[in-house]
Amino acid sequence: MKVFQNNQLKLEQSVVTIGAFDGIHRGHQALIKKAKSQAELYKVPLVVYTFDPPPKVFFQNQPLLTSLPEKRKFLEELGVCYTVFASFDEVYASRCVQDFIDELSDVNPKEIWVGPGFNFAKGKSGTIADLDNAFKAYQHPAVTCPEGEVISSTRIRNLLQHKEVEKAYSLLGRNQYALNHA
Ligand SMILES: Cc1cc2nc3c(=O)[nH]c(=O)nc-3n(C[C@H](O)[C@H](O)[C@H](O)COP(=O)(O)O)c2cc1C
Ligand SMILES: Nc1ncnc2c1ncn2[C@@H]1O[C@H](COP(=O)(O)OP(=O)(O)OP(=O)(O)O)[C@@H](O)[C@H]1O
Repeated sequence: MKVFQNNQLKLEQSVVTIGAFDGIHRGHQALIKKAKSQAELYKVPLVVYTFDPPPKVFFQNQPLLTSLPEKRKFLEELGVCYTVFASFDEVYASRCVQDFIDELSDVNPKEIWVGPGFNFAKGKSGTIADLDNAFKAYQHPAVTCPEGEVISSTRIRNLLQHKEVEKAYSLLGRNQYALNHA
């Protein structure tokens, strides 16, 4: 897997998936695998576009689930070709919808895959519809746990905070968290 900062990667074609991806939990894994299968179908590289730190860690001081080296390792294991780690700070977060779309144009996405309710750009003003106007954007269905609740990084952070470690592992789909945060 090759790693870039934002505005560095240029590709003739790609399939792209975007998000904070803190934890690379079962929802993230399903989304990345779907994007990977589409990339294989078109015989183009898969690009994961993610943020360092995750916006909720930056804005809301939430605890980080996955360090940068762990995230890299998990993405590599999922067969990702390229990852963009955009340095997320006040300046980056003030970019407008069109700036972000212009940057994505550098990798010529055949398809963009995100999860339900994905948003981006200053004040979270960009929507899946904006991505779909510029490219072809698809929404992966929400992955839930067996009880029906949607899996999210926020939920896993809450479970860990309440020492519900086994449940957190089941939503993460692995227990490496224990090895790295013991
Ligand atoms: C250019 C850009 C600017 C953003 N600015 C903000 C912001 O001002 N406030 C905010 O809470 N999130 C901001 N975000 C984060 C997004 O709203 C969102 O959390 C991020 O794209 C990850 O999506 P996900 O949480 O569905 O993975 C920004 C994202 C991008 C790409
Ligand atoms: N349960 C899920 N099923 C399918 N897609 C998901 C799921 N959770 C997140 N995604 C998608 O994965 C990408 C990364 O999401 P993000 O990192 O915001 O996840 P999150 O778990 O909702 O995080 P947080 O709880 O911190 O907001 C986004 O495109 C998002 O829409």
